[in-house]
Amino acid sequence: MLSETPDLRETPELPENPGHLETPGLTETPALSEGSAALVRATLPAVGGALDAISERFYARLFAAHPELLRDLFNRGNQANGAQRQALAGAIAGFATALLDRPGRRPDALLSRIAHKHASLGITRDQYALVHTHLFAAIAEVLGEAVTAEVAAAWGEVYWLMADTLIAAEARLYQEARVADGDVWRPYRVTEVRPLTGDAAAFTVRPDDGGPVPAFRPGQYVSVRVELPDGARQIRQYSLTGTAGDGLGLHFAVKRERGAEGGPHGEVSTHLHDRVRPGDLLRLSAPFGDVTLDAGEGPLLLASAGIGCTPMTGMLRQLVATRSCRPVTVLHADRAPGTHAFRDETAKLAAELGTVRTHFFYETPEGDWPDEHTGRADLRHVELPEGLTAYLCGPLPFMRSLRGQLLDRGVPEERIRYEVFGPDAWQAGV
Ligand SMILES: NC(=O)C1=CN([C@@H]2O[C@H](COP(=O)(O)OP(=O)(O)OC[C@H]3O[C@@H](n4cnc5c(N)ncnc54)[C@H](O)[C@@H]3O)[C@@H](O)[C@H]2O)C=CC1
Repeated sequence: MLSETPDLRETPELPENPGHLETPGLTETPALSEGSAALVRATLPAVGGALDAISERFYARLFAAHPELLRDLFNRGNQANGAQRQALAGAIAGFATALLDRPGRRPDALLSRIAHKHASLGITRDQYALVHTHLFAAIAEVLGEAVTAEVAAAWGEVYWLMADTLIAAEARLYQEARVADGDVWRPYRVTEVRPLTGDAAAFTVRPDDGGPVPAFRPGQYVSVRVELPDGARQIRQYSLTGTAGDGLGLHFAVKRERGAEGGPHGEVSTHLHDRVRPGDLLRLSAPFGDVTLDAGEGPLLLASAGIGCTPMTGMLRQLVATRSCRPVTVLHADRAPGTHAFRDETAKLAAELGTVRTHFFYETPEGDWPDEHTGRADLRHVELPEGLTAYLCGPLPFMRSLRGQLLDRGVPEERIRYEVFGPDAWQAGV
């Protein structure tokens, strides 16, 4: 639902990504009626200031009425640590502000990312009405009498502008994936689990329903649904890294999510690593995701850090498979060579492509490693050809740092594209 994946590009810090304009379904320009715009503008500070409390009450109400949603749809870890709450607040504030400040201009990037994530979760249109009921009850509960019928109606208009646009976009995505609305799940059998590093493993899975392997664009992800020991069915997204050599399977890679500062480990990544073995069944969604390799011929920068290398691996494989002549710069930053997943594959694919320069940065390198590639990613010694399109994926501070360096070097912001894993903290300003 619309809380699941807010976007960060509507912040001044991270502008829109024009690559998302192609998303199907985003063809209508939502516009707020004049009366509602005035009311939303007047109440934005009050609503904005209370968004965290509203989000908290919203989820409490929603999960009290529908505990199965917390068990089987939402990420329980992100509910527990508050990340989802902050993300929802950021999404609502971002959308309302965009409608007021830039009427007539759709916040496409925000909506596109959410629509793809929703589609990968199998969200259906009836769930928007459910969210509306509990969200508006939460707003009334937190803000009390300040929420007159007119104010509620004006914010209702904001909500339905966003929801209707998302519903239309998601319907188109389901159509493209050739599935009925929300019916995205298929059973897959695990055929191989291959350790990549101490913390990361590559999974190969095959459809178990007799159907073909789905087509996907490099950079796209699938949702993976697992049943945990307590019976909960939890879902996470993982980038596809390729199709199995025999064409009968898909590859994705998973890093163990270690709890920050002694916090709980990621439930799904831990389960996948510790319990899932060849022969086991998983449920996978159809592939979705809007940060995909463009079809152009221009130079590329594929820049990743940590487990952010997964979509880049899929892109590199595609470039090799299509015998691309595009000049490609591969940049990867990691803690050490031993924590760098797909290190050897990346070097091999780069050599096969022949038009690739690689820059691996390690905070703790081994042996005789050049100083300029020691530490965090730094573009000072990286050549950036004219007309470059940059793809970024890694921890948020890494992407912020790279984006800043690229802008300083004159790369236009519309040529900088990036993938965010998990609830997006940038939008919420954290
Ligand atoms: N696109 C996304 O949203 C992604 C998010 N993540 C999230 O980030 C977290 C850590 O991911 P890991 O793979 O364990 O990465 P990590 O913590 O091992 O870091 C990998 C590399 O990122 C770079 N980096 C980290 N912090 C930086 C900073 N402040 N400035 C510049 N560079 C920095 C460093 O070179 C570091 O070696 C996880 O919670 C993961 O879910 C990871 C990959 C992609």
